[in-house]
Order: sequence, then structure tokens, then C-alpha cells
Amino acid sequence: MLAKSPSNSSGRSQRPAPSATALELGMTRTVLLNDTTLRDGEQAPGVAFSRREKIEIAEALAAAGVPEIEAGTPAMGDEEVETLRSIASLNLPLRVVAWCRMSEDDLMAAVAAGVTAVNLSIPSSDRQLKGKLGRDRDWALGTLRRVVGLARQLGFSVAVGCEDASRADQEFLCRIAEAAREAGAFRLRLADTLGVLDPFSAYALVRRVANATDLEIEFHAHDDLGLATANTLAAVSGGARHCSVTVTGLGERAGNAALEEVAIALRQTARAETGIDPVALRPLAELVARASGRPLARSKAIVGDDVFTHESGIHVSGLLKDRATYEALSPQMLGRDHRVVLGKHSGLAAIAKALADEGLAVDEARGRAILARVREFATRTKQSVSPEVLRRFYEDSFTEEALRRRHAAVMGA
Ligand SMILES: CC(=O)SCCNC(=O)CCNC(=O)[C@H](O)C(C)(C)COP(=O)(O)OP(=O)(O)OC[C@H]1O[C@@H](n2cnc3c(N)ncnc32)[C@H](O)[C@@H]1OP(=O)(O)O
Ligand SMILES: O=C(O)CCC(=O)C(=O)O
Repeated sequence: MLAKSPSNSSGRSQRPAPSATALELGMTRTVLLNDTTLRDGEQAPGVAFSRREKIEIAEALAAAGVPEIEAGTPAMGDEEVETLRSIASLNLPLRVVAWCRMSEDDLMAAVAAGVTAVNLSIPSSDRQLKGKLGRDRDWALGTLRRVVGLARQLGFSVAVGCEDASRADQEFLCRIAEAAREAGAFRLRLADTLGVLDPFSAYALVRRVANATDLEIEFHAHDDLGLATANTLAAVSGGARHCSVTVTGLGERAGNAALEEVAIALRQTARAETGIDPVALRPLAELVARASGRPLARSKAIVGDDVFTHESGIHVSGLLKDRATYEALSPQMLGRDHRVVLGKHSGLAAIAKALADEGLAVDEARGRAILARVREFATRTKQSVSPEVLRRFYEDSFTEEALRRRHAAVMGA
């Protein structure tokens, strides 16, 4: 393992390797989100934002309190460079980063894009170095020193991205960190490019590298195993101070860690603050859903239509007595409200409450008769029961009862 350097490029003095992270000590700290919806998000198959859409998303991210965005890939050509330039010229209260391969050509395209910060990406696993570039570790370190050095001379703030870090030799990652720090980078990104980590291995990877360098660590997750958010939280516990995220998790293949999930989960469970305005999250998700042509799933955590909607009778009965029985996340904090719907899983308490909301009262027998109709309707139509339909069931219940009584009288006569 490499010894820690006496100071980093910003002149911070050496700190001893921590035996426990701040989170493990129960301290609240700030974690900075780097939103890459406009770069990795747009790499989702079939997604292509127009310049106007990119600008709108950048503005909405700034308004939500996101401190940094990775806004595009200058190497893609003139249109992308112009779009980056437009975003940079808005002077939004966030850092605009351009994503580049670790190459002089990509760097020059970033100069044309008018940004002040770049993420320079280098494959860090032997598999990728050899398999896609036909190169080795010495080439990677030499190229990194040269290109990061040039970027610093050009006045860029430089983050170094370790592509495929999750499959890389961790000793080599520490050497990359050291080379990046010496060349003047301010941050090292550990990318789980193929989404192969789980929270335990994500924690161990970040912890290992964070303990070997004074560079700030960013974690970039992919959701191939459905673990992107969990891995990001684990990475924060392991010492990552920056999280790479996208709105709704939009991104290459199965996507990335969702900004809204990471921001709220950090706040709810990991005692870290991101400065993101929770109320802005749903409008942001709706904006990205429209621009990407990918409608929001109703059950999408934090921002989906149904995440504060309750149907099950046992839950509704509990909620009516004490909200905290079935509500841990405050809908109000997110500018939302909770909702009860009637369906196949409703119970009597929900029926009585829904009728009371309509100014109607029933005894238990009538309530149960209405509940039977609610269940039959929900099963047949696969829809919740609206107040109008409920009122009809209520009115029918009198007619049905009268018919039943007459039938019973006739049969008894
Ligand atoms: C894990 C990630 O998300 S990485 C980011 C992925 N993002 C993108 O691919 C952005 C969209 N891409 C593009 O528009 C195009 O691929 C471009 C403009 C970047 C490159 O286009 P082309 O020049 O036509 O190259 P092409 O796409 O065929 O191949 C990619 C090239 O990048 C090279 N490359 C890949 N990673 C790196 C790296 N970190 N450093 C240097 N070169 C790299 C590949 O080896 C390949 O070059 P080769 O053909 O000489 O082997
Ligand atoms: O900046 C990097 O190297 C990360 C690139 C990326 O999107 C990934 O590896 O998944």
C-alpha cells in the first residue's frame, strides 16, 4: 500500500489514516452530488436531448441545489461543444464539467467548449487497458501524468475518472491516485462501470483508496444489479465525498444511481446532507422523463406517482389511527401528500373514511356490502374506485337492501 502524501494539490496537510469514517462515528457531513444526467444519462439507449432540453435540465439542476454537473462529451463534435458552451455561459451557480477521455484531443475539444473543469477518464482495469486500448499500466500512468499536467497548464480543474475501477487491482488504483494528485488533479472518480459491486465491496474499494490518498473521492455507480443507490451509500460510508448520480437513474444500460434516491437516502439513513431541495426532485424527474421520452414508473422511489399512496386495509386502518405506523418518509418534505385509494385490498376502515369524506355514513353491514362491490370492481377493471363510483355503490346499497328485504319477505311468505 502507498504511504499517504504529505499534502495534496490544494495544500491540505496530511491527516492520519482514519480508523473510522465520519459516518461510522455518527457525524453529519456534507456529500457533494455531481449530476451526470446530461452525459451518462444521455448515454441511455435511445435518449438524445436537444440543446434546449439540456439547458432546461441544467437550469433545473442548479435550482434544485446541485453543485456540479457533468454536462457532455466535447469529443462528440461541434454540436455537443456548442451545447456545452451554451450551458457554461449561463453562469449557473454550479460547476460545469466536461467528460473527456484521457487524451490531448479530447482536452482540446473541452477548451473549445468553454468549461473550466474536466473529468479525464482512463481505463483502470487490466482487462480494459489491454482489451480495448492494447495498453498496459505504465502507459496509463504516463498518459495520465502528461494529459492531466497539460489540463492543469490550460487552467482546468481536473478530476480523474478511473473507468472499470471495480475490476481494477486496488494497488494500481492507489498508484493512479498518487499520479493524479502529483499532476494536480483535485479528485479521483472510482467508477463501477459494469455495475458489478455490492455494498460491501463498494465500501471496501472506496475505503482502501480513500485511506491511501488525500484526493477527494467520487463514486460512480451503475445499476446492473439494482444496487447503484445502495453502493453509492456504501461508498459514502467508505469515505467518498462526491457521488456521481443522474435524475431518476437514467444512464447507460440499467442506468446509474438516482439523484433523488441518493439525496434523500443519505439524509434519511446515512446522516449526510447534500444541500438538494427535496421539493425540487419531482419536477426535475418529470422534466427529465419528458426530455428523455421515458415516462416515470408509478412506483419509482421518491418521485413516482404512487409512492405515498396506500390501498391495503391494514395499512390504511393503521394510518388513520397514527400516520407513523405506515409512513417513514414525509411526503410533505418532498412537497407531496399521502393518498388513500380504494381497491381489492381495502378494508372497512378505508371504506368508512372515503364515505365520510363524501359526507356519508354507513353501518358495518352496509359498509361490508359496499366493500364487496369495491373489490369486485377493482378486480374486473384493474382500477381504483373513484369517489363517483363509490357514491354509486353507496346509493345502490339501499336499492340492493330493499330488494333483498322484499325477496326475503316473499320467500318467507
Ligand atoms: C463507461 C463510459 O460511460 S465511457 C463514456 C462513453 N461515452 C461515449 O461513448 C460518448 C459518445 N461517443 C462518441 O460520440 C464516440 O464514441 C466518440 C466521439 C467519443 C469517439 O468516436 P470514434 O472516434 O468514432 O471512435 P469509436 O466510438 O469507434 O471508438 C472509441 C475510441 O475511443 C478509444 N478510447 C476509449 N476509452 C479511451 C480512453 N479512456 N482514452 C483514450 N481512448 C479511449 C477506443 O479505444 C476507441 O479508439 P480506437 O478505435 O482507436 O480503438
Ligand atoms: O469518468 C469515468 O471514468 C467514468 C465513466 C463512466 O461513466 C463509467 O465508467 O461508468
